[in-house]
Amino acid sequence: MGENGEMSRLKTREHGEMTRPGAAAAASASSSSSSDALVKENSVSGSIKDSPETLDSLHRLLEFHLPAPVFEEVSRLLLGLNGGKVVAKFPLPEVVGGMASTSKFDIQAYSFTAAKEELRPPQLVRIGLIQNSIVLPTTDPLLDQKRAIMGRVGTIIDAAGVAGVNILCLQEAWIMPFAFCTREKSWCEFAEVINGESTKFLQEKAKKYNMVIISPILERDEAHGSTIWNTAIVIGNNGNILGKHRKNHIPRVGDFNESTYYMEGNTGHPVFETVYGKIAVNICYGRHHPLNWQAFGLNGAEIVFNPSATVGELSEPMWPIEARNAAIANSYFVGAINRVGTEVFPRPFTSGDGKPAHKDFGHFYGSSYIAAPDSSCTPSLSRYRDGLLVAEVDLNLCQQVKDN
Ligand SMILES: NC(=O)NCCC(=O)O
Repeated sequence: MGENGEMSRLKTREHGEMTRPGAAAAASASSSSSSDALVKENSVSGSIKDSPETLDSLHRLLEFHLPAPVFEEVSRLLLGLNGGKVVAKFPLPEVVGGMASTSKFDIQAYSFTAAKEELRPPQLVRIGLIQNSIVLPTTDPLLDQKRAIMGRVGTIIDAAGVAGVNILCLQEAWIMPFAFCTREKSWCEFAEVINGESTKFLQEKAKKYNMVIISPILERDEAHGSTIWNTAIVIGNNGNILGKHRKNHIPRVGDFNESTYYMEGNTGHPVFETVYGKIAVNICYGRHHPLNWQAFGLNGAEIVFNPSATVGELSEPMWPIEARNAAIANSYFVGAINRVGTEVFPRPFTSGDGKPAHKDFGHFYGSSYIAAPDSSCTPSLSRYRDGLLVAEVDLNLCQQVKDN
């Protein structure tokens, strides 16, 4: 029961109006039975693990269950403070919210501030991250699978364009299922040359929205023996190709059998000078290796993106820590992106670890977020749904943190 005797309610974009169980716990016995049922359904002792609604994100779970003043304090402790305040929500044009609800993807937007300086103007940049699931079953023709993902992600890119995003990063190997668990060679067909179909598609979007786009794909280097790499292509805001970075550390752990397909990259730790700032890409497994993060920082990066594909009990507790720690340790912004969903493959596979043969990799838990050098960070996107995360940042914060 709230102070004014009414059941406390909160609104969320996706779920509409919901009863807040934390407040409902104190409600009188006269509460409606439907509220009681909802409380029970979402209670920790209930089937919480099976409930995408409550475990959609840690932040939403807390918002749903805690009384508002407690949630505010918890947010402060969990997400830190930027300019003395929890990272503020950033208002996007209404039409962007409409695009998200029509096309059913999570959308969240925040802004990070920096102190006003006397000698430098603010360096405001709008960063966007897209996380997505595959669209068609892995048994469908490969070209159909790829084009369906491109169509879906294209819709979300359009929303990012309307939201005024300047630099957008997609997830690791975004045009395909993360099929490297299978060790089957047929998935190599998804590999594209640097100026292949997906690059051409994104070059048009980059030009249309004056946007830098980072496109992590499976690369086939036709000029050098058709070698395959795990590569992020950096497309400039004029649709030009600024360069590429190849994944530095390749996992051979659990079902991440990636070294069957490609080996450690040979591009070092490049930083790309875009019109919006200096950016770098630390692809997925590279986030466990602090020297990667440090090298990008020493080479001058102001924003480092970490496009990923990760699952599992070991990975998820580390996820909110590693990219955030990198932002703190190296005085730059980090955008961490993970794919979403459970991808099932046609034939069972094993990974030499004694586990029974299985057909899926486990759940890719999404949860993309943006972390700032002052230790503050955004809440994460959904653990289940495609999403677009937008943050307006002032790059002056990087130097200010170093000076401090
Ligand atoms: N894609 C990838 O490198 N995954 C490795 C697992 C992890 O880093 O959590």
